[in-house]
Formats: sequence, C-alpha cells, structure tokens
Amino acid sequence: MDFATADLIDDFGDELRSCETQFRDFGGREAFAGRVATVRCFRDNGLVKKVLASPGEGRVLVVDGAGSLGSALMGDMIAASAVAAGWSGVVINGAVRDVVALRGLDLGIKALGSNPRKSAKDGAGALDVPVEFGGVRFAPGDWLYSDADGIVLATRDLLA
Ligand SMILES: O=C([O-])CC(=O)C(=O)O
Repeated sequence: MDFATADLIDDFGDELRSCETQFRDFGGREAFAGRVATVRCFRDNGLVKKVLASPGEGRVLVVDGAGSLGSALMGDMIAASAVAAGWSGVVINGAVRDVVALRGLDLGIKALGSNPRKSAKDGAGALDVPVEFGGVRFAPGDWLYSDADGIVLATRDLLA
C-alpha cells in the first residue's frame, strides 16, 4: 500500500476528514490503511480483545477510550493477536502498554500515550457504533489512511 496522507488531502481535498488529535505511533508499521471497525469503551478492553482476535481482513480498529490514560486498552498480547488475525492497524483514543514489544509488531498503532496499568475485561462498551474525537467522526465502514502526518477518513476507497 503506497500513499501519503498529505497527498491524499491535496488530491481529494474537502472530501476527506482529517483528525486533529496528536497521536503517537507505537506499532512497527508506520503507514496503514483499511476499512474502519469501531469499539467504544472506558478503561475496559474486553471488547477490544474480542474484536482483535476475530478476522481483521485488512481493517483498522478505531477504539474510542474517551481519551483516558488511566489504563491500557491494548498491550503486546492483544496486538499480536491482531497481527495474526489480519488487522492492518489500531487507533486508540486512550493508552497502550508494552511499548517496546509493540514496536516489533507488523501492525499500525496510534494511541495517545502509555500506562502500564491494565484495563478491566468485563466487555463493557459498544461495538461498531460511530465514534468521534479529534474533530472527526469515525463510522464503521469508512476508509482510514494513517501515516506519520496523521489520519484521514473517506467514505470510499481512495486507492482503488
Ligand atoms: O491484557 C491486556 O489488558 C493488555 C495487555 O497487556 C496485552 O494485550 O498484552
């Protein structure tokens, strides 16, 4: 997959949404793209764990953790299961942990920061609902493109 988000913005302009959140890159894959699946949760990663263990088919999981840095919503075990299941990337409006190990995984990972504390696993939250942060709405089925410059969203596959 060969793209730059800056070029996509130049080429497609107002058709695209771009996220204002200043994420950090934690994964071994700097550029990633795919259709969006979503989870909304708060300091509970039961749903994140379940979804990332199911077939990813090249998609990107967008997790709205309400911006909480109080506990990690993904660590190296869950991230490794995402690689094995064929996910392209994970965007987390929240924290991760096992930062050193995450760097070695062939997965795009953007998150706000890290916290060694783990989250609850009750599975509280919602699956495949539209979520909003950084001034943009992430809807299931959208196309997401992410690289070092940031994240852009489209309603269709811009690279097709
Ligand atoms: O289990 C968790 O909550 C997160 C974690 O540490 C992992 O994915 O390895």
